[in-house]
Amino acid sequence: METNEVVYLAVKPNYVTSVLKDLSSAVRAHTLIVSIAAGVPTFVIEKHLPDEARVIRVMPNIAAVVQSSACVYARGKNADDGDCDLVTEMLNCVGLVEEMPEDLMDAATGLSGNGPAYVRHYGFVAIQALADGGVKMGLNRDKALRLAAQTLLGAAKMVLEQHVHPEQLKDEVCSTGGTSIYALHRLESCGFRGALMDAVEAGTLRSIEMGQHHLDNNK
Ligand SMILES: NC(=O)C1=CN([C@@H]2O[C@H](COP(=O)(O)OP(=O)(O)OC[C@H]3O[C@@H](n4cnc5c(N)ncnc54)[C@H](OP(=O)(O)O)[C@@H]3O)[C@@H](O)[C@H]2O)C=CC1
Ligand SMILES: O=C(O)[C@@H]1CCC=N1
Repeated sequence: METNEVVYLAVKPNYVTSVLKDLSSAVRAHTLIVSIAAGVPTFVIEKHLPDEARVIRVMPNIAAVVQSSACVYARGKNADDGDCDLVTEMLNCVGLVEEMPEDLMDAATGLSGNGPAYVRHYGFVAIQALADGGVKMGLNRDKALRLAAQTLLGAAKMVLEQHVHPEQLKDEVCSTGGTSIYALHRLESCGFRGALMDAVEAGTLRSIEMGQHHLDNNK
């Protein structure tokens, strides 16, 4: 079916139900609803709309503002390939986009949706902390910040564009007995990897919990 009307649902998840109640009477078969609300399953959105409503649930991330978002989406029961193409085209303008089954949306939320916040605590703070390390070791602040940000960007680009496995990248950087392996040893001792894994797990579980809350309230 041709879509000629797209409604973006971008309110906080706890407002979704009440907004849908107001919106429902305006939704037609040609209306595509695109929701970015975290933890709100398509099923819940569809429940508040006319039967024929076409719904796509997106989990973008904030790097859309610099055209570097990592977006995933899942289609609702009536959304067709044309709807998905439209959403893909739209999201492609702000970064990478992939369709996935709805039951994986929580995991994607825990990883890429929330990721920039870890990046705030890790990437933005990782950037910040790397820069602080540079400052401690004698670089000036501006230079250290630029080097730190470019370093993360470069590593991400190598993974995405050259399909270099992070393990290979790590091995290539770590010369035998060299500086990187000493630094890496310190990161491992601090539980850096485990902390990031814990963060993704906690974000995913919270997204599932939010979805469950919506299901319970919409029984
Ligand atoms: N922040 C992020 O990185 C990400 C957020 N999301 C999702 O995006 C959604 C928005 O989050 P976020 O941008 O952080 O939140 P914000 O609070 O920044 O934005 C919410 C927006 O909803 C508007 N709003 C509130 N009530 C209504 C209403 N009744 N009708 C119309 N608009 C309304 C607000 O307008 P006003 O300010 O005028 O009240 C505001 O512009 C959430 O569902 C979140 O889960 C998804 C992925 C990443
Ligand atoms: O914290 C949140 O709920 C939103 C959803 C994904 C990222 N931020």
